Amino acid sequence: MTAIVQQESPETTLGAEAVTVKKQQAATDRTTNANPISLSFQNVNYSISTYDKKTKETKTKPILKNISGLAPSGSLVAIMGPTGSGKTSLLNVLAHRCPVVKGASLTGTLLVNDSQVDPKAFSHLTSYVQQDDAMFSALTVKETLMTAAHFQLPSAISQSEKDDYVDSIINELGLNKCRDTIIGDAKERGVSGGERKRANIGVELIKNPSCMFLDEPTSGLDSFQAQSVMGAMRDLASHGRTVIASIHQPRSSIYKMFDQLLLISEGSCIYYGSANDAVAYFSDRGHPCPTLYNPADYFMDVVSPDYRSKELEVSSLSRVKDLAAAWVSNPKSSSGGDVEEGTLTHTAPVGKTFKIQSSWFRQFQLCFTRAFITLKRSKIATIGKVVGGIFFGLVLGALYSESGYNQKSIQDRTGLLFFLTINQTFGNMIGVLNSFTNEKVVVERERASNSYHVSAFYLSKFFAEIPFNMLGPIFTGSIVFWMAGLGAGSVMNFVVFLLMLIAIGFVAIGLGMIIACLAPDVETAISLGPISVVLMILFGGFYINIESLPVWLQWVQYLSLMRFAFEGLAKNEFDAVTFTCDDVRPGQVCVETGKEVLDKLSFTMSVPQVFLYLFIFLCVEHCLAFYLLEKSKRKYTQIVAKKVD
Ligand SMILES: Nc1ncnc2c1ncn2[C@@H]1O[C@H](COP(=O)(O)OP(=O)(O)OP(=O)(O)O)[C@@H](O)[C@H]1O
Repeated sequence: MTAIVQQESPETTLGAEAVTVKKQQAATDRTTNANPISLSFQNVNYSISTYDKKTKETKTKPILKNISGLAPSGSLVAIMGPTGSGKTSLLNVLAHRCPVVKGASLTGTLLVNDSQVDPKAFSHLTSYVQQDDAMFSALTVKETLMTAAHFQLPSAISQSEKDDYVDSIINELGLNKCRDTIIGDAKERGVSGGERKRANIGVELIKNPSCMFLDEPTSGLDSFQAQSVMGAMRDLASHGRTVIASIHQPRSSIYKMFDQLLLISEGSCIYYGSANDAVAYFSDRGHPCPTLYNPADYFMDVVSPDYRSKELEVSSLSRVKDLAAAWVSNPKSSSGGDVEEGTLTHTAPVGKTFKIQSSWFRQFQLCFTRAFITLKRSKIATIGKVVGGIFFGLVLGALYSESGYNQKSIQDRTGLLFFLTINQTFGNMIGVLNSFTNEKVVVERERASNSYHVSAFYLSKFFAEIPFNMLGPIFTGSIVFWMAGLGAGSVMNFVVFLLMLIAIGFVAIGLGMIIACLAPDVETAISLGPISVVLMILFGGFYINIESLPVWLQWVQYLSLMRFAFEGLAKNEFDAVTFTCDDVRPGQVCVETGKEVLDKLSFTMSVPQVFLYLFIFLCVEHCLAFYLLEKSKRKYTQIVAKKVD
């Protein structure tokens, strides 16, 4: 292989200031590439183990079989193949992002500029545009790209330079028309599918990567949009970047943009080399591309297994097998197709250093602003909190307005207080389960490109949510307290009552965060949430007295938010009130004071003790949720690599 050309470190030839300026310019200069990247991969084999329920046997399923090739800097490499052929798997391997799967095996050689690299350093110089366009839905296209620019570009670059840089990407990707339109989601309409895809590519372009991986960048785009997106990728490659994209069926004008074509089927390489020479290669093997036919369409027809009938399946699979065998016996197959080694522009190996561009406080500020804008623009959710709060306040207030202070009112008051704890918990938790489970996908992507520390994201989210989550308890609490005549009408009791409702809401959010971190998707999170709340309700001290709990289940009460929230509200309500005995039935004992009610409920804690407990509960929960989020960072398998001499 070509020797690595060690370049003189720029720091040794330039002053520190000049180096900084040079680095800043390089960060936004898309016409040159300071870190050319050439990828070579040899004999890549990837398999997973599957369990056959019928035979009860574990089998090895090969996904990639002995794939080799070279992707020199400055080239646009297309990975083509039928659905399920292994394109995404190969792209993941090349991008050092092959997820850890139990029982999977990944072997071969993967070298970057002739060296093995630290995956983190590699991720710093590369971008990966995934098929799913995960972005914050409430932000506009410009805001989305600006936020990425703040995260990814050196902080020394001024706001106006970042602005100009983002504008240039918006222009290049044809996003001018929708620059101020929100990304949107299923609930709120935003940009079109094609614009969304291009915005996603724009986010990954921000860091001006030396190497870009794209998984199906043209899926969902019309042929004009597909052409413009791939045109942008072609330009990127022409300026010294390595661009590797998996693509289904490119139109002929897009096919002409490719430098290299890697065709795979059933996990085997069918062809790798110059896209121009592929037609001749297939023709030599008895598959001449008809005149005026798009070669990409023709190749896909030839290499796609056909499952329409048993006969077609057998013949198509045998054709694929023959073509795969023909490629293996081709001398170019082990040397990376017909890519000339001389065309590799080797430079020094990719460095081992990488760092997040902005300070922790800047990351916090950016995440906070984004979270706050998202919440502020979620008008339906905010209106829902206010209207829902007023509605529940009025309904409950009206229902309990005539309770008074007789014996029956004891049941009314305990019922109302317990209902309020349930209402606060559900309302706040469900909101988090919805929003946070979706946001996790974006966070995953942003963490993969080292945008920020997860602590900056987590804390900013928590603080941004505070004012919005106070709306519900303030409206419900203020109405129901006075209408139902709670707390003997004392202002002090009213303040404690409101604070307690707000505290319950925050603890419920923490619980929601834990479930959102554990659940793989929104549906699972939404079904797990109520189960945990129902369990907490059972141990809340209302349906069963806490002293009646079986000894071996006593400990569960300490995990129940309801149990302490209910005790706090009850203490605030009953501590200083007295009850009349006029509705006592013959033989019934009159409960004259609120203290007796508290005794019957086995509640002994004071209000400050309850607040302290809720505070501890809150801290423990958020620490746990943070830990789970931190640990949820996707782990990638690294190829078992040996340098080939
Ligand atoms: N973790 C996994 N567990 C089970 N099967 C897997 C796993 N990863 C990949 N596969 C299987 O490997 C094959 C190749 O998958 P891959 O996603 O790489 O194909 P693809 O060519 O990108 O498909 P598409 O064009 O539909 O996106 C598929 O049959 C897929 O089901």
